[in-house]
Amino acid sequence: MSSTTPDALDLFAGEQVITCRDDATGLRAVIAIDDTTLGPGFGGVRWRPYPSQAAAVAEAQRLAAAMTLKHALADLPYGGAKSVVIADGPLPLDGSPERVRLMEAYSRFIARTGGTYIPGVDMGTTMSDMQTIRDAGARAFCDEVDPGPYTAAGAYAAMRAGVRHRLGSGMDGVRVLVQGAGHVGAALAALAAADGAQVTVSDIDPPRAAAVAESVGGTTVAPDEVIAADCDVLAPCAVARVITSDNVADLKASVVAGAANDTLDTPEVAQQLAAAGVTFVPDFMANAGGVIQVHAGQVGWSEEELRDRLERIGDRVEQVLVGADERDVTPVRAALDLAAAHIESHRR
Ligand SMILES: NC(=O)c1ccc[n+]([C@@H]2O[C@H](COP(=O)([O-])OP(=O)(O)OC[C@H]3O[C@@H](n4cnc5c(N)ncnc54)[C@H](O)[C@@H]3O)[C@@H](O)[C@H]2O)c1
Repeated sequence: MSSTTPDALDLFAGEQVITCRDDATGLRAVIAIDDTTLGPGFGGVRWRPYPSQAAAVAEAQRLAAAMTLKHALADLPYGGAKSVVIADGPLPLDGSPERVRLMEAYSRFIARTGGTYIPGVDMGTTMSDMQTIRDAGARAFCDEVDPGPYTAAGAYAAMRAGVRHRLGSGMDGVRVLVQGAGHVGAALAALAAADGAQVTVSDIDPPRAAAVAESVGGTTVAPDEVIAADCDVLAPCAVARVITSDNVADLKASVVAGAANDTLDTPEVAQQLAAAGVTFVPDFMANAGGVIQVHAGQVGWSEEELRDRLERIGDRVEQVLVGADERDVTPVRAALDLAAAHIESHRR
């Protein structure tokens, strides 16, 4: 498993890094395969601009390493991988001929990995992109079902476990602030509200925040007031690295549990949160619902079995939080150790 940060590029942090260049379509992409001990590397395709090639490689590696952890802790037979497509301007519209040709070209590169890399959706890519990749010959996941609601269901199981552990209560009356009212955040807000939580929503798109807040009988808060807002639970469901050494002291929440990847700016923030008495539910545990749903589709689990597996995210979170307390380490450390032990036990 790698521990790459964007500031320190290490091309050998994981098993493999593949760069892809196609001059006919302008495709520039990076596939990072972090660890295939548990199975083929599965991870989404992120499509966005990058300040440099190094930044694109580092992000692919970092996200791939998180997928290794996510699959290990969710007991799924996949390794960790991720890829990025470097955008050099606004993305072509979904379904446009330009976009289809680019994804077809990308499919040919993915096929060359011989099934070691299986793509799915991530920021910037869609189910129809995965259909294009699949139809052009490579294996692809997330081509038929939006994983968002399943990610939300898993994140909610994780949140409930965090609240039970830290506050000793259920969700009734608990003040939950959801940052990001998108696919996952909106569904998570609805689940919490249905259990009696008082929900506040924030989004850089104010009408979207207002619509979700209204639908759950909640309120809104401005994006720049999220960290210091009065709440019991902060659920980051938007961008990465929202909790930093500089703002950790401003947090009012006693539990941080959400779906956004890479919530903590640096590893040190996990210790700072613990020192401040804030229970941090590792994001790579909380946001595994989407990959669990993908696997359910592959192996044909019933809806009941799928729901049961999503609920088990909460059991695993509880196990990690108790273990962290017993060993006097952070939940992130406890989760990393559990994942490493799981992967080691599967090493051939
Ligand atoms: N969709 C999934 O199944 C899934 C799975 C695992 C992890 N995640 C992670 O969860 C997060 C949310 O995913 P999603 O699918 O809901 O994305 P989305 O694009 O549907 O929604 C994200 C929302 O966040 C808002 N936003 C962006 N920047 C913001 C900011 N600074 N403050 C407040 N709001 C902001 C956007 O306007 C948008 O409404 C992402 O970090 C994603 O990587 C998603």
